[in-house]
Amino acid sequence: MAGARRRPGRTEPKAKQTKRRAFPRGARLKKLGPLLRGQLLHSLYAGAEGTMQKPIVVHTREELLKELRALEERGVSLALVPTMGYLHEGHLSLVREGAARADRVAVSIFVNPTQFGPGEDLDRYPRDLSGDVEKLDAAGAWLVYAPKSPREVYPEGFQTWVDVEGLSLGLCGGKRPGHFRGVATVVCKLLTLFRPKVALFGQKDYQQLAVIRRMARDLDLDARTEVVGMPIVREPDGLAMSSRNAYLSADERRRALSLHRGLYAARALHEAGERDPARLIGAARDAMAGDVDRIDYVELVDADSLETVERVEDPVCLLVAAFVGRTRLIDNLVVGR
Ligand SMILES: Nc1ncnc2c1ncn2[C@@H]1O[C@H](COP(=O)(O)OP(=O)(O)OP(=O)(O)O)[C@@H](O)[C@H]1O
Ligand SMILES: CC(C)(CO)[C@@H](O)C(=O)[O-]
Ligand code: BAL
Repeated sequence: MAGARRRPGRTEPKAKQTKRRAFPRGARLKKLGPLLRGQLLHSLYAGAEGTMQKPIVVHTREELLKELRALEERGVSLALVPTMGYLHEGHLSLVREGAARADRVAVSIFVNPTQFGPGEDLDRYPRDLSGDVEKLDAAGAWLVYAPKSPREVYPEGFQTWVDVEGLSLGLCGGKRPGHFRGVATVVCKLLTLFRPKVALFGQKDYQQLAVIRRMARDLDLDARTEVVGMPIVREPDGLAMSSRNAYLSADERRRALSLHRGLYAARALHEAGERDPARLIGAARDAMAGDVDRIDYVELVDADSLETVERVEDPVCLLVAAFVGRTRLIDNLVVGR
């Protein structure tokens, strides 16, 4: 789903260039990996200013709008990476791609209460704002928007919600009623506030990405913002990176790998010619049995519409959600694309 890469940023008119923008844009930068390029660009423009520039951290809508207006006046383009914080390489891959597609990258860090159901992990969700800002500094982010309380995002009297109807019904939406209403609402607010050129999301949250794409199309947010999906970043052994991995004990961490094993067992069967969804799902379930404590779902759906399929013909996505101990993990794999 990730689109084609392009040169980092576009050139601003000379008169409008700020010191912060004064880094070379040679085509050779393109040949560096995204990690090196992010770090190089960051240290170059920091060096040009004589000091190491940390990302600007703002907590309120007013502070944010002030920074955004200043940026807009200078014609500087923006990439937005919405997150719930406790950042890892998955998040940072989105930041680096954002830096390759726009002049500046902003990251929102907000544990959004409206997407958590009763009894879920809202209260214990891991948080580490200062650690996150350090990581974003190294990745070359320009600004961090970290509302201090839900009231900042949902002011007194709030009563407007975004519901993406069909796509939100099954999979995680079925197991977490109201989850995607919370996600779509907060992402709609973020896209409206930031008005970025691109907004980047991970394919680890495959259904979320589909819901956000649909919302952007339906509400014309895509007239201004391109929604970009990015590949899943995994640990060396294959476990999908997730902030919730921090909950896992050593034994749970070992057992959590069975989600990845399940997906790849199904893919191996597909490669051997199997086209019956029930058998592919069965292979994934068998590979997870004994290691996960509860399977929430294993489903095989059309990779674009997310509708269930009778037989695997076009590209499909196999999605799993399972509890290891008290931790609910998700993962997925696109097959046949
Ligand atoms: N392993 C990953 N690879 C690529 N993108 C990721 C990965 N993990 C998260 N993202 C993306 O980062 C963005 C912010 O996600 P979020 O802050 O919820 O992180 P998370 O690790 O998915 O957390 P959680 O454990 O709550 O699921 C989302 O677009 C998400 O899809
Ligand atoms: C997109 C998001 C930041 C909305 O709160 C969240 O669902 C997430 O981190 O994936
Ligand atoms: N990355 C998805 C956020 C959530 O599970 O609420």
